[in-house]
Amino acid sequence: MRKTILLTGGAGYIGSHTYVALVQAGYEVVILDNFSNARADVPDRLEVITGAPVTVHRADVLDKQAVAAVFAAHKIDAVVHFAARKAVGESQTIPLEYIETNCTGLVNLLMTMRDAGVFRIVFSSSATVYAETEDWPIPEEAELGYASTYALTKLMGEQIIRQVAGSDARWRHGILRYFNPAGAHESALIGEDPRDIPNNLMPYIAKVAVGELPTLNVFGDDYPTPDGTGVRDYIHVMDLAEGHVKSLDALMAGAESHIVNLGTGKGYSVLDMLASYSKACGRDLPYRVTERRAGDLACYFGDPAKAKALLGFQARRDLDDMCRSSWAWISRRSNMRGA
Ligand SMILES: NC(=O)c1ccc[n+]([C@@H]2O[C@H](COP(=O)([O-])OP(=O)(O)OC[C@H]3O[C@@H](n4cnc5c(N)ncnc54)[C@H](O)[C@@H]3O)[C@@H](O)[C@H]2O)c1
Ligand SMILES: O=c1ccn([C@@H]2O[C@H](COP(=O)(O)OP(=O)(O)O[C@H]3O[C@H](CO)[C@H](O)[C@H](O)[C@H]3O)[C@@H](O)[C@H]2O)c(=O)[nH]1
Repeated sequence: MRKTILLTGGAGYIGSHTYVALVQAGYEVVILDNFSNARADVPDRLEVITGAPVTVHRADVLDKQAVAAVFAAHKIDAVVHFAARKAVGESQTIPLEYIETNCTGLVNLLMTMRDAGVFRIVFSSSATVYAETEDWPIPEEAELGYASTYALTKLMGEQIIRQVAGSDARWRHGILRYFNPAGAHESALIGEDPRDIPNNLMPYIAKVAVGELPTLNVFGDDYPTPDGTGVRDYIHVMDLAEGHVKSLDALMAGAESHIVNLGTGKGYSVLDMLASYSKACGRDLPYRVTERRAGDLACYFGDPAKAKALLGFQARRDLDDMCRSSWAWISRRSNMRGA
């Protein structure tokens, strides 16, 4: 019997890629998304990629009745929970909205799961839950902390799930702490598609590559890193998606709850990314070095050993794969808009 997975936020960037990986792994998948940060045509594109109809419920995780109706309509076996607000800067200006969506939304979901007798959840956490450190690679046991309301909501999400799990032995959770997701599906039909000027490096470079932004601002070249620019653990979004499948497979097979990093364990600098993207798009992309961005760390990358040992997960794709797939996606998207 195929297992049915509820994928909240399944029309978003990581959720849509995880949809593809779950379907390919043989799961039946039901998407719940309010499309607050997703394009309306994503389900059609998922249908083209997977060659099968997509089941979508346009609903808000804050609407308990609507969430319960989805559980009533399908026999859900487990949940992969992506639906959240994710902009760090915005979380500082509208903290209550972030706490509401990310924490109250999670509580609604857990209550509905409990009432429906569903006790397996894979949760999108983030490397942002680690306290600032200069001790890399960062293992899961590292000290935790938060520097933004967004990070607080992810830390609270982890704690809520663990606390609830402690009350009833039937609960099993996979808490996945992502490092920096990048790239797109090889079909170039889905990918990251920010509506505003992006804060993150890869979507910003992508917009420079298609000519929507004039030049990349490199935030500082005097960090204590090999080329002076910031170093991060970029992970291909399809590797990340496959990490969710591994976590879910483990929970469905009766494994214990786990908290793991999903990263590559390798660091790439801003200039590495720029060089790789320039190669992918076939021209040297313009950049200028500006002031450091407030709050940025020089270097940040995770220890992937626990995900490998517990789940057999290892990222397979490298920075060139991330840049090539991002370019294929963004150039196609931009041509379609121009058409
Ligand atoms: N992208 C990153 O760098 C990153 C890093 C670490 C963790 N995460 C986490 O991964 C998850 C997915 O991130 P993403 O990059 O795909 O973001 P995204 O914004 O592309 O996807 C989130 C999806 O959730 C939906 N959504 C938002 N609020 C909702 C609500 N109240 N009810 C129903 N649906 C709602 C949005 O429409 C969107 O489709 C989030 O939980 C995010 O915090 C992201
Ligand atoms: O226009 C830009 C954007 C970024 N950078 C640099 O590129 C690197 C990566 O920056 P991102 O904003 O893409 O990623 P961060 O690692 O800084 O932040 C991300 O990862 C964090 C945890 O690692 C949090 O989860 C946060 O929400 C998420 O955006 C940093 O050195 C940054 O200074 C630039 O030089 N120019």
